[in-house]
Amino acid sequence: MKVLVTDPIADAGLDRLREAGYEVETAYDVEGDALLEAVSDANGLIVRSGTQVTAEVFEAAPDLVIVGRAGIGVDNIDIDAATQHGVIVANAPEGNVRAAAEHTVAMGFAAARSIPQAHARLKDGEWAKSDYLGNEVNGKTLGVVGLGRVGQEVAKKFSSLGMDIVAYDPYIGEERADQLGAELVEFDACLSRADFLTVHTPLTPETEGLISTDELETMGSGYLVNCARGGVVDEAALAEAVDAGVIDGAAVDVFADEPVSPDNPLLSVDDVVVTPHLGASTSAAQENVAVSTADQIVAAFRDEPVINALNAPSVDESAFPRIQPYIGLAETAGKIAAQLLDGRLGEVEVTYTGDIAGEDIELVTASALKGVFAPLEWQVNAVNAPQVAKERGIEVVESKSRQSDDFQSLVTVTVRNGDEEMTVSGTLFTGEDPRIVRINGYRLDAIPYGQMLVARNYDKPGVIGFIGTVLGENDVNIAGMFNARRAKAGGEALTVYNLDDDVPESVREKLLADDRIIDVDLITL
Ligand SMILES: NC(=O)c1ccc[n+]([C@@H]2O[C@H](COP(=O)([O-])OP(=O)(O)OC[C@H]3O[C@@H](n4cnc5c(N)ncnc54)[C@H](O)[C@@H]3O)[C@@H](O)[C@H]2O)c1
Ligand SMILES: O=C(O)[C@H](O)COP(=O)(O)O
Repeated sequence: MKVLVTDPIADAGLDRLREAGYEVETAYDVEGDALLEAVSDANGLIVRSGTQVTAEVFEAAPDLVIVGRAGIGVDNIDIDAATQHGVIVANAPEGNVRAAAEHTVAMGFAAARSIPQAHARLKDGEWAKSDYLGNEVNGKTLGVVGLGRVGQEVAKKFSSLGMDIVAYDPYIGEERADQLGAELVEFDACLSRADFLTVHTPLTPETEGLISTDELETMGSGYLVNCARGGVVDEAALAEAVDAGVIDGAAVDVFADEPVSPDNPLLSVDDVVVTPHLGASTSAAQENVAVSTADQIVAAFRDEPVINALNAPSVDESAFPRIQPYIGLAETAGKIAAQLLDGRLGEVEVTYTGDIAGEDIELVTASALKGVFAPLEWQVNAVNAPQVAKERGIEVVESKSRQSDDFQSLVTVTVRNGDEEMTVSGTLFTGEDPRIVRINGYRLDAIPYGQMLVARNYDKPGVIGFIGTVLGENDVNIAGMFNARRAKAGGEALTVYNLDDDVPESVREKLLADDRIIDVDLITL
């Protein structure tokens, strides 16, 4: 497996990947065709904010399994395109929170005390003491827009410096805000009450341009700090507001286009302090996010849960060992059901009975769908299976019942084409050996692997012998078989054969020509 790394990350992350036995290629600052070329044989891609991971990148990377973002913001990654291509996107949401919060505090002070401006003049030999009269934070109000991980950490730090906290975040509970001593208020109140306003939302269509001319006028005075994402604050409007004295100053770490162009209006306003996206740039933060991202790449390559996946069914790490064996079982049941169904697939139902019904089974259902779609040769995995179903108009139903009469846990996949349905149930013997125990009401004990033949026939003497003879005459060796019948002798029966060899179509036709045989399906697992 090969991992391409296109933005600099800490050596600890690269070492972790190499220790796991993967090839690591670093190609910092590649873009355009060079990026498409570099990613063409990669199985993993690690980026920070410097690489635009567009739909084109996914098209150019047929073997890509995961994109790891060594940091928080994923606005540079086309997650919808990733999902379409079945690629996991995972970030490292914890590792740089403290670094970002500390930088925000530093930027607030830098703006309020004009530290960079005074520093530059002193370095030029000028003692400009009387030009600077700053503002304290003690006793003032901090307005936080976006009270998530970084916003909360910033609120705590400024609160300990004597500030009152008001916050605007429509998605956070009153209780959490109370714990932080923050007053949740409406957006306009947050703007107008803040002496310092700090922004900590992601960049989304909803937050793009959230703070512009009108909002800066509502602030009326004070300082604005943006260490979240460029684009959330309109840069031209902010430059104009500071220049015109609508607000006292600003501190900006992030820009709509990075690296920032020399004619960006914020660079020419003296009371705007700027840094080149340094919020996460501490050695501790970089080590944290690099190792966390490498761990997620390793997990994805080993088919283990990727805990910070943003577009794949999530599963709790502690619950994973309990559901892991059912992932393969559900996929197998899905594959068998789909191969036994004739006609166009219209609906898939996955039913969980017994202990498994008490687990978080999102990933198991996605695996069942992957199995159902596998014979159709769509490029499907557990990441994109639910979306593929939606796009193709295939209804997916999931149901659970803790009560089970026969088995400790049973996973049943039913596929329907309108008139017809096919139901396949599987369980795990001794917690790990997969068995198919029901096919459309027939009770079985079939071991699912390799090539299988499923015959429906009238339960008459000699039928099984006939099937065995035809297969034997054509050099198809039977490795195992299980026969089941519905009710009494003479009715319909179903036999599942495990085979060592492929069955040519001519052999299937020979079997079907016998009027004791109703149907013959060949299954490949
Ligand atoms: N400058 C840096 O180097 C640096 C470092 C770390 C994080 N960041 C950025 O900081 C931002 C916040 O990161 P985080 O880890 O706290 O994210 P988070 O997801 O934990 O928090 C974001 C918060 O914003 C809120 N939010 C979303 N839309 C909103 C809206 N329209 N109005 C108000 N609130 C809204 C969410 O409810 C959430 O509570 C991200 O954009 C991230 O990329 C920058
Ligand atoms: O979203 C983030 O994690 C920060 O903005 C850091 O970005 P960077 O990894 O490009 O420094």
